[in-house]
Amino acid sequence: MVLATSSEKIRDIELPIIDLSLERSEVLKHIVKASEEFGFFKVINHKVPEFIIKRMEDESYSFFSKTSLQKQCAGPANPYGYGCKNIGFNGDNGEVEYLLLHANPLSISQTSKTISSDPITFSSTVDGYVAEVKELACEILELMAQGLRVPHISVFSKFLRDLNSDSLLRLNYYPPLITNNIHQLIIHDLLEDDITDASPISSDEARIFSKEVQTCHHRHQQCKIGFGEHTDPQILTVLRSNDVGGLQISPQDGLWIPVSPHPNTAFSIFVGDTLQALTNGRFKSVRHRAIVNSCKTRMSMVYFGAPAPHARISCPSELVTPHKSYLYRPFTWAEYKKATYSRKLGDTRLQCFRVQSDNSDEILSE
Ligand SMILES: O=C(O)CCC(=O)C(=O)O
Ligand SMILES: [Fe+2]
Repeated sequence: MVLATSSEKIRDIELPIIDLSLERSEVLKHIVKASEEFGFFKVINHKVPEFIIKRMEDESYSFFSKTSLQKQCAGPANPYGYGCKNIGFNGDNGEVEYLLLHANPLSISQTSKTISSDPITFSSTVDGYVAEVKELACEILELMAQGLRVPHISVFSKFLRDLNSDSLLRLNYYPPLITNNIHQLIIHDLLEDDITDASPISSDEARIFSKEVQTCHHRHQQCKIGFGEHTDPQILTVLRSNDVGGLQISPQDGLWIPVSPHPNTAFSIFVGDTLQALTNGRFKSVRHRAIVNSCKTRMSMVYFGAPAPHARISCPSELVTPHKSYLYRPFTWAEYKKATYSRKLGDTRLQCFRVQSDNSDEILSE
């Protein structure tokens, strides 16, 4: 089981919430600032209808509430389908179950046959949800392009609109901590710490023991990793979760900021590695993770907007200046994906695509 380390700081910092119904010139300023500062923000007053979200959530809950055997029939998650605990191809684990789907309607309809007893309803629900969140992602990417004063506002969104776009939808399900398991973990921790011994204990010792039990309980609730730290490799991530907390972002090494699940009508937006490259490092791909920190089930629905495999990723010339030359060499999404899949979840990959530079001002923390 993966636990968060004790050397890190967790700080409640207010994260940007951007109201998309405000004046466009205001919205784009806020989006650029948040993407530069955090690589993360929430959006409210978006146009995604609540009933589309609710329908997707219901399908999701209904899948994850099946028996383990039934869910296994929809696996493995490679390339698309059900996965449990193992994330990616290189031994990463978390306390998570998930369904990985390609965002392409044809692929969705094929995968749906193993996921649902009513595959037509399942695939039309996923298609409807994907179409809406893709539109939201494109709108945000166009605001970003305009905010960065790039003349063609579709310079980033065109990658998601490409018919061969490699975008994905991942449904993550973090089961609640089960009391028996916690108890075993606590006893295990206490025994490891040599707090117990075989002789009868005094009332003072009993009090200390009880306090230790509470502390351990708290520690396990706080620190059990559902989805280990990583950056998303794609362009833009649009995440919707239920009202249970657990998501954290890390805008700098060792500092973690919890993302509150409120307002619960919001979507969380993450800059991905490819957008960092497309903006010549102006926007930061944000490290994040999900902690299982509640007795309640957490669920997230995550759309990853990605380019087509052969799309060439190179930042627009407007974002290159005499003081900031090209930071990354051009690459294709297929190349980047291969680099991602050959590494561990938490590894940084973008630095392998950096152009060597003598200018130390340009060194970014990746
Ligand atoms: O479930 C979450 O809140 C985070 C999931 C995540 O980061 C991912 O699926 O890439
Ligand atoms: Fe992620």
